[in-house]
Amino acid sequence: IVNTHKSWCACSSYAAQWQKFVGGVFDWAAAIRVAALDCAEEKNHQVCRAYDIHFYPTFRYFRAFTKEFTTGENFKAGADRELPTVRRSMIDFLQNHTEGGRPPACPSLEPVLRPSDILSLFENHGGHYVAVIFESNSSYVGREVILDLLPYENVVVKRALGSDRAVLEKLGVPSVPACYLIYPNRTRGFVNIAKPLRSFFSAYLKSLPGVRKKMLSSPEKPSEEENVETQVWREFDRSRLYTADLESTLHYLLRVELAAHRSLAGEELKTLKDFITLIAKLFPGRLPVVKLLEMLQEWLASLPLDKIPYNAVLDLVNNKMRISGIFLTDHVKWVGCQGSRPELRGYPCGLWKLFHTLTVQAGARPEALAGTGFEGAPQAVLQTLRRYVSTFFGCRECGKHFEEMAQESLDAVRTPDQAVLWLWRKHNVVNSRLAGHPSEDPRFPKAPWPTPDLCPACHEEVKGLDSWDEGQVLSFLKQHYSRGNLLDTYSADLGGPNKEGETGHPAPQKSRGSQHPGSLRPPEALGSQSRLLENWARRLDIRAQSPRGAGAQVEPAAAVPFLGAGFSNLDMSLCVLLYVASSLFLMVMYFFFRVRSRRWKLKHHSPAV
Ligand SMILES: Cc1cc2nc3c(=O)[nH]c(=O)nc-3n(C[C@H](O)[C@H](O)[C@H](O)COP(=O)(O)OP(=O)(O)OC[C@H]3O[C@@H](n4cnc5c(N)ncnc54)[C@H](O)[C@@H]3O)c2cc1C
Repeated sequence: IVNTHKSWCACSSYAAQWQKFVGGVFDWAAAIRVAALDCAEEKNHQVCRAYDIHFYPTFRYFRAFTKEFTTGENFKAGADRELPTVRRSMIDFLQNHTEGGRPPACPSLEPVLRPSDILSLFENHGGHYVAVIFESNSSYVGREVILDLLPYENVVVKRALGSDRAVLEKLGVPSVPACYLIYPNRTRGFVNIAKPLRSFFSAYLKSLPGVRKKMLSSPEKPSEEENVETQVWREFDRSRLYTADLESTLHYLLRVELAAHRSLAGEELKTLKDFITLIAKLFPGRLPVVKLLEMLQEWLASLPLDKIPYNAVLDLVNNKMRISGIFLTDHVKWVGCQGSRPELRGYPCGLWKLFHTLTVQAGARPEALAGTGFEGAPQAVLQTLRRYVSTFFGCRECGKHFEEMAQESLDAVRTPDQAVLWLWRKHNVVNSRLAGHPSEDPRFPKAPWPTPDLCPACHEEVKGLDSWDEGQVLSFLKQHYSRGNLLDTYSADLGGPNKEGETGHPAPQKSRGSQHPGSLRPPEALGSQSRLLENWARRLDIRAQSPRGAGAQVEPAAAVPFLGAGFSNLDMSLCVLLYVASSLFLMVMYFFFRVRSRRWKLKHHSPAV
């Protein structure tokens, strides 16, 4: 099985090659099956997480007859993996199977070594063709042709090493690789093929009279129609920024991209903490989302642990503790980041928008970063984004390119304005690189941005050449990525009175971790890690009642107004308990004294006295 990534970015061009590649090994299915899984698709998230897939493309191999759960063997995975190399790795993998574990339909891929064995192949009594591919030791052609002819009948393919010159001369084989064919009527001879390539050998053998495909059930191809999502186009204004895009990005980032990691420790955890601090302080969106981010940041900052299970973060993001007034949509709804096809744009577009928003906000509201350690450090935002991209961004190739750009020039950034412009410039470098690339959405061609229609003042001509007025670009970016340019149209309903166009109403509580149909995690997965969260929430509950505590930001669950004070459910339960206990105590005392006084009366009014 191979896990890859066919959605956005550079990997989409890889996906096109991948389709070709799969077509090229489809006939090998009886020996080795290939499957592709798009880990950018939310519906595949559970599987990708279980198999620990963080980057794309990732290649995993699973041995035949494996009964125990395994995450497979990583075969030199990497984004720059050449597909012919993958094909060879598949062959090596097949050859490395122990004899007992080899799939029964997989023929021997070992070469016939001894000249006597080669000659014995000519005693062909089977009434079928026998093709012998002579090749060098390092060649894969013979093995590829053997596998290509696997589903064909009336032909058997063997490979032999062409190191024995005497045998080759005897058979009239001039060079290797070459094909020597024994016909069903026992005549035999060297086959003159135009080019000594796998495709030529395979095509020739498949075209021999009487050679035809066996009537086997081949692996089912998923119906294209089943996979087509009906998409409704959302009209939008390119000059505006949409809350729905930013929130969808946060949802995907927190519940899908980061959730691919079972636990986080060391540098990864530090990167997560810094990144969450940035978005908690600078995200300009709706209040319930900001509250959720602030709570997450506070929780991460308060953790004494140097390793955390990511499920604990998810519990908080899913508001498992039912803390009121926090909310983050649990599905993506792209607006300004819509693609003309589902696999185009979306998350990487949203991530760019989020990054630009953060650099602009850091310049516009420097006081927001006070006390975070980022204050007065103009590179801090970019450095944190850089670490996020190289540590967590699923597109490994993008991470590599971004890192190269950062190494080149990020150190020269000295002010928040320069940080805004640096990211703009680098994004345009990526745009130019990707122009005409398969990942380009024809409806949104890659071009230097902002285009003249968006910002006429940004463009000028110097000595007949197009150039930027960077002062104007900076003003444009500051306006475009400002809070004031955010539109809530199409944003997820917060469940309260909030309607399109309004900002920031707390949502009613809802346990999404356990009940929501769109929840990414089954309820049973909310296990021991929730203790981390409970402890913290208990602290939060206590602090929420102190006038200066977290209550300023987060309300404890289901607070009940009573005599003008906010009592939590816990407070009310304790009151009832105390009330019942004191009533019982009073009743016991009453009966005790009553019995005692009766006894006393009996004693003192006895007729004997
Ligand atoms: C950090 C990062 C690095 C990436 N590196 C690669 C890579 O190396 N190879 C690859 O194939 N894909 C890469 N991608 C993905 C790629 O850049 C696009 O995001 C993807 O192809 C979707 O393109 P898009 O048309 O939605 O526009 P995007 O390029 O995603 O832009 C999103 C929106 O940002 C605005 N915008 C465009 N340009 C600028 C600018 N210069 N400054 C400010 N705002 C702008 C526009 O409103 C645009 O619609 C990367 C993505 C990210 C987040």
